[in-house]
Amino acid sequence: MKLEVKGLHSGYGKVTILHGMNFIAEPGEITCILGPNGAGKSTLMKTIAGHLPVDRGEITIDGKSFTKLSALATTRSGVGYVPQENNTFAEMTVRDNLLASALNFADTGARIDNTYERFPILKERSTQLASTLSGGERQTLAVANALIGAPKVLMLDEPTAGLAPIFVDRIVDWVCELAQSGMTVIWVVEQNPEKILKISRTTWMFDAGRNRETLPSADLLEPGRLEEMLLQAH
Ligand SMILES: Nc1ncnc2c1ncn2[C@@H]1O[C@H](COP(=O)(O)OP(=O)(O)OP(=O)(O)O)[C@@H](O)[C@H]1O
Repeated sequence: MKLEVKGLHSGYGKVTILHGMNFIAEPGEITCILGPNGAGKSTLMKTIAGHLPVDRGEITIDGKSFTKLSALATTRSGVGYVPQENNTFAEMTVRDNLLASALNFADTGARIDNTYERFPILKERSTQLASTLSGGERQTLAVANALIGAPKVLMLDEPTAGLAPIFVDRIVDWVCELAQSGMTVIWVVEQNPEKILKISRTTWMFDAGRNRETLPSADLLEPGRLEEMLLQAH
């Protein structure tokens, strides 16, 4: 599904953070989002996911308006979202986390079984509280929570921040597979940018709530280019 954002304004209460952002993500591709701290990357994700209201502009998926959808309706319509923080229920077990995410859908049991097949570590940890998981295991649970609804669009907000290389590689591999199967993947990049840029087609760069540049991700792999782009941002 093609996700398109046009002239998006949103923020927190009366504080406008996004000032007319545009963004496109195509199916079967990993689209990266890059920008300095405070650029509005997470705010864009939250607004697309229906966690923040749209003040102006529009969000469409395959031409259908998502501009006014609630977070629940957005999830039900095929958008999976892994927020940067608080992306699991800390005081619930792994299984209960998955149950909570699967409740919006029929065939809850089958969805959990599929998840365990895909992520055996979650089966091993199924009775453990999410707060007691390692960083990589918790992030695996967060991704699994988002995938349980078999989304058509998957939004990942810095999913590998602080993770050991082994977990980073695993997440990168899964996401690559998902994109190859036709999913629209959006990845907010901060750490390990090279690994993700290598498998991504297009990068959108934002700064201070506005579009700054859109370019082939491969261009950012040229020596010094990424640093130069980030340094130019204020
Ligand atoms: N809940 C909130 N209430 C008010 N302002 C907020 C809130 N969350 C974020 N902001 C502000 O919105 C702006 C954009 O923040 P956002 O988290 O979207 O940036 P980001 O590009 O994701 O940054 P980072 O790379 O640091 O995660 C910042 O100035 C931030 O202080």
